[in-house]
Amino acid sequence: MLFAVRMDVDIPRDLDPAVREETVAREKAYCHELQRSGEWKRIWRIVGLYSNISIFDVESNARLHEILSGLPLFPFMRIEVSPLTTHPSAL
Ligand SMILES: O=C(O)C[C@H]1C=CC(=O)O1
Repeated sequence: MLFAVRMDVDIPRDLDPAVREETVAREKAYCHELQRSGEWKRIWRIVGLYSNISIFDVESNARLHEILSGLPLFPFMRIEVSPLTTHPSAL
């Protein structure tokens, strides 16, 4: 099942810088692991924002929820999920 996911990150300015650095590093490692497994297929930065648009290919809604809620930055994100299907005009 394919999903487009937009993540907007808003880390509080008063978060301890060491906690921020450690959380962002864990987020990157988590993202890399899921890209290697094939579930996190693509990620793009939205120009000018601390936001991304990603494509996930997962077995179920429950699996996507598990992945998203496990993001180290999850407490600091707004997430929008769009389920995808083949467009009738796609070649
Ligand atoms: O930077 C972001 O867009 C937030 C998050 C998503 C993957 C990652 O490494 O960080």
